[in-house]
Amino acid sequence: MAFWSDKTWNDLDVTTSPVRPFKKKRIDDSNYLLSIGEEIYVSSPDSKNNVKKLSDNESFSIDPGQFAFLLTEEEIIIPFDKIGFISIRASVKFNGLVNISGFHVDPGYKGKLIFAVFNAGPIRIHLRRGEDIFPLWIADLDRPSTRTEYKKGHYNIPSKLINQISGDFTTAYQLSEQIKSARKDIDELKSFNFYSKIIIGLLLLVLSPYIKSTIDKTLRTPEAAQVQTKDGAN
Ligand SMILES: O=c1ccn([C@H]2C[C@H](O)[C@@H](COP(=O)(O)OP(=O)(O)OP(=O)(O)O)O2)c(=O)[nH]1
Repeated sequence: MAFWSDKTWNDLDVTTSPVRPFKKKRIDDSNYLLSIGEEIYVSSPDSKNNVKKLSDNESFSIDPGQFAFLLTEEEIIIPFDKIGFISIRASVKFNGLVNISGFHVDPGYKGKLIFAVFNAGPIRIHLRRGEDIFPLWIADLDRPSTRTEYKKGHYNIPSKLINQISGDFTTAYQLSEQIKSARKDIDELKSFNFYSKIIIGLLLLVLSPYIKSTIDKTLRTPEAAQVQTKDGAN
């Protein structure tokens, strides 16, 4: 098995290339850099689980703990005697974006690719349509695959894929955000409790002479005196 060199990639033309559309400037050493296409899905507990259509160069972001499906711009047509290998550029991976879907493209595959990715890093990752972040390597097989028909690939992100993973989920990041917010509520309650004790204490201090005189007056009323006399007679 030999991997295609940049010379082999460069000798291809738009009609023989396994990548369509084919732009030679996307050849990067011995791989071809595929780009983010027009459909994406980014998970979110409050999202409507809809695939988002991107216009040219439109940007989007994936927060820490978010999961996403990204469809490539390019259609891939792998000959029966070749196999493809796919990944994400290291510079993007260093920010924490990991590819959690497969890493090969079958001989005879025809269609776009869907990357399932996860932001495992601590920062929001900004991406845009047309960004070339998916390297594709092609290798020759020692013999052609036994397959005789092309394998129908993806041309969009199927709603079935999204329905399978949708629902009320909580990532570690969202959990940490919820803990932060609960902590803030507790701190607010604690300071409310502290200040209400001080206010009640001050009120008692200010009102205590008045309360004392009211009690004294009540005890000195004729009814109170009568009660006291009766008590004395008994
Ligand atoms: O991240 C990936 C990995 C693969 N593929 C495409 C190319 C590959 O040829 C096809 C099928 O992949 P794989 O054989 O790994 O998946 P499977 O679950 O075994 O599907 P199938 O039963 O269609 O072979 O899906 C993607 O779009 N994204």
